[in-house]
Amino acid sequence: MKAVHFGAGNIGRGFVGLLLHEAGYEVVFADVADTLIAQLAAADSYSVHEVGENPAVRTVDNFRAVNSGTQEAQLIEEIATADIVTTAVGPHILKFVAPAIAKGIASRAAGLPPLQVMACENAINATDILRESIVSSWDEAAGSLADAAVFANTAVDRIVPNQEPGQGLDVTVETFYEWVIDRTPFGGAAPVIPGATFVDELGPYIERKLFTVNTGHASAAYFGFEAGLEKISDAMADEDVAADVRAVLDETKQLLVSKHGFSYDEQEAYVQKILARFTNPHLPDTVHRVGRAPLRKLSRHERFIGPAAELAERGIVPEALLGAIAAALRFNDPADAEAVELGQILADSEPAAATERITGLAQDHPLFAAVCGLVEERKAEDVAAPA
Ligand SMILES: NC(=O)c1ccc[n+]([C@@H]2O[C@H](COP(=O)([O-])OP(=O)(O)OC[C@H]3O[C@@H](n4cnc5c(N)ncnc54)[C@H](O)[C@@H]3O)[C@@H](O)[C@H]2O)c1
Ligand SMILES: O=P(O)(O)OC[C@@H](O)[C@@H](O)[C@H](O)[C@H](O)CO
Repeated sequence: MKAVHFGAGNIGRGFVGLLLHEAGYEVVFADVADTLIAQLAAADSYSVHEVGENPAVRTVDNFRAVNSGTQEAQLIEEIATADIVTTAVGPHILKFVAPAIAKGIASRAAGLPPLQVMACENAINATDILRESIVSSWDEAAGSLADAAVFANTAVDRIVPNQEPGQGLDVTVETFYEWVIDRTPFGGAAPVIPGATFVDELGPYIERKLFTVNTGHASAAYFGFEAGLEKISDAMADEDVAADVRAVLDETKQLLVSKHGFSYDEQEAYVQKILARFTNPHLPDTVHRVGRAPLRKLSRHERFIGPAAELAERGIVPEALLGAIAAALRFNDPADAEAVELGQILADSEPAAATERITGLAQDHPLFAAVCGLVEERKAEDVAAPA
């Protein structure tokens, strides 16, 4: 059994690659980072260090590596003969990996079972996003895409920080993990991945993960950044930050319980577990990594505006989420390209235009005025800031 996995970064090596390896797949890592691919090609194995409660070390071997930027023919051949393709490259990168996947699917020999494609990104229905890009570059002469590939959405959860320099290919991760996969597209032929959970209705799980783990995590990052803190565990040790994060998760809990029918107690236990994960002092995770790409995180269906908009539509003012959105607007990390772009939008546009551009909210949406007020305040701060 062979899996081609795009993105040999933190979650690629520390989670998806590990679980596929443990399921018995030979893993072919595809990435555009030359040094990383050279390291993987030269190595026989790497270690995944699980830190926190019940720490453990797992070894991943039986992998190969291909440079998806420079070795297209080899990549297509690998995909043509694979059982599974997974990605962990970032939602905005999916469109760039899609053409090679389309060519690989088109090159499969007749009689092979359909290629099983799963995007493992923090985004609602990331595999659907990937499939749309594959459809756009699909060559109709190759026959029916639906006959040659099956696409399943997934929700992936494991905190994998940026790795310390000098660690080579080894990855430090938390002990917790969850990979939930939509079973329905496989029609009885789902892959056997012992570390994954297959469900018939994935939607509630994806939203619960994104609007609890990622909303809470990003809130800790932005409040922590405002407080001048570096590590997520230090941010969570700050009483004010922890209280603000907790208040945000109370609001998303209210939405998730009423929208998806999770019981109040079940959702509270989920929140408690996640708050404990954020405090893990053994994870060298930073507000910079977790807060990365604020424009993506502030977009319409993402972890802040998504739940806040739905609460506002239900007549609830999401005060705590608005506080986190205000903190996100202040994430002016000069090393983050999206944070720099956010600053530029705030500087160059009128509040209403900036709000529309950053959040995708329509001006007549019940959340718009409140967010626009925050944008206005943020702009005023910049004007007032000393040069
Ligand atoms: N790190 C986590 O805790 C975590 C947990 C769950 C989900 N995720 C999601 O997983 C995805 C990856 O996150 P990460 O933390 O591993 O990031 P990362 O930056 O560590 O890894 C991304 C990898 O993708 C590679 N890449 C970029 N463009 C590419 C391309 N065109 N083709 C092939 N490879 C390409 C990069 O070189 C990098 O190695 C994101 O969607 C993220 O939201 C991350
Ligand atoms: O990967 P992002 O940028 O969408 O979000 C940053 C973190 O919140 C995220 O990577 C978490 O560590 C992960 O989603 C935990 O499962």
